[in-house]
Amino acid sequence: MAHSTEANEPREYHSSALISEVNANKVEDILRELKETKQKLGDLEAKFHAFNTKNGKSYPDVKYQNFRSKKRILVTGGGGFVGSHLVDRLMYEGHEVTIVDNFFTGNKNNVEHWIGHNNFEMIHQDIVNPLFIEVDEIYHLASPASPPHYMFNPVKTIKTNTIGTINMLGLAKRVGAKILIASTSEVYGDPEVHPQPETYWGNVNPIGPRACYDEGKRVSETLSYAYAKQEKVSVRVARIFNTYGPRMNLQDGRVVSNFILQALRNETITVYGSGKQTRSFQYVSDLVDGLIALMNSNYSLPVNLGNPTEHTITEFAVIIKKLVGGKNKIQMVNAVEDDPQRRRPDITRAMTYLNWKPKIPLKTGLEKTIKYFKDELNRQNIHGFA
Ligand SMILES: O=c1ccn([C@@H]2O[C@H](COP(=O)(O)OP(=O)(O)O[C@H]3OC[C@@H](O)[C@H](O)[C@H]3O)[C@@H](O)[C@H]2O)c(=O)[nH]1
Repeated sequence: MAHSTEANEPREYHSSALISEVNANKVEDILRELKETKQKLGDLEAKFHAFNTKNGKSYPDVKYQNFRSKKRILVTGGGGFVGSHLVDRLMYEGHEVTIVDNFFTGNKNNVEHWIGHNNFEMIHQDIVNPLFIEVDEIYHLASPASPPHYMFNPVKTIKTNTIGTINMLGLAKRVGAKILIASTSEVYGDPEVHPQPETYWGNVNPIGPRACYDEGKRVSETLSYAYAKQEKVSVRVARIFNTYGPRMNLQDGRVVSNFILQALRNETITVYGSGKQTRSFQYVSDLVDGLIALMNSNYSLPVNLGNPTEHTITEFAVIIKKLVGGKNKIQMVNAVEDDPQRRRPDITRAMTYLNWKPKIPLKTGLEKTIKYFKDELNRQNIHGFA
């Protein structure tokens, strides 16, 4: 069929006008949808911001977890040095975290950045008294951990690690929660096997000055496996080796805080005994990784969590002195009773079953810790505490 140009023109014009009208409508639709999506996004952002901001206080960003993946987690001793770092990690992950602490050695400052957050709750209570709440997981960290602190009130240390642990295991049993018990390298006492694997039964003086803690933790472990066997409680046991990092109490009395404070204040660095005794120090973020990996694993026997890099205490004094840059004297003073002479974790179990090993080298960790201590000293000087 022949078409004249005149006849085609208006039809072509007509159809192209139609197409552009349809396109214009489509564009309009898309623009409207875009506007609506932007509005929805804005609303969501505002909600998210409101979630992380309350009463003018803004909080670190936390991940979103839906009701299926969000866990209710109890951290006993959550105001302490290790506990508060663990709380941070669990909060960032978007879980609901409740801490219980009597604040004997813990400090509210360690968790103040979460106070008022919808996912965070703080209970001021001694776990020697039973606690009735609903939780999915319990990290049981409450106990003084520094030798001068745990020796200060040995009966209280024993009560915390026996009655307190029974209360937490009882809670786990009642609500069907998984529970991780913070045990210690001190269960090996003054070890005759080196490095220490979890299969080593230890060399502990049951009536010595450290017994309140090392025997306390041994009973804690025994209780855990009794509840696991008899009551089918799902238990995890972490044997924690020497740990250091920011938020250690300045008055903690352990070697890391003592040496850093002495170095910063230009005082004599006091090495107890010969200084030939050894320790292996892990940075707190490595420990937190290990605790979470252990909780999430299916492994229920005790697991050592520590950094196997071993130093004598004298070497350690020299390392800290150099990093702080002071000209301090290092002096040997009286040895402490029953001081373990050699300590280094065998971490084969943690590597095999948790795929965990420490990442932070001593120098990096110490630099962060020294900075924290410097800032704390300045803060305390400003406020007139020092
Ligand atoms: O000022 C000091 C403090 C401590 N020390 C020595 O440094 C070594 C380490 O002492 P710390 O007090 O830091 O810690 P300890 O290794 O004795 O105990 C620790 O073990 C592991 C954890 O479970 C506990 O946190 C804690 O009990 C000891 O040999 C101690 O005698 C000093 O030489 N000078």
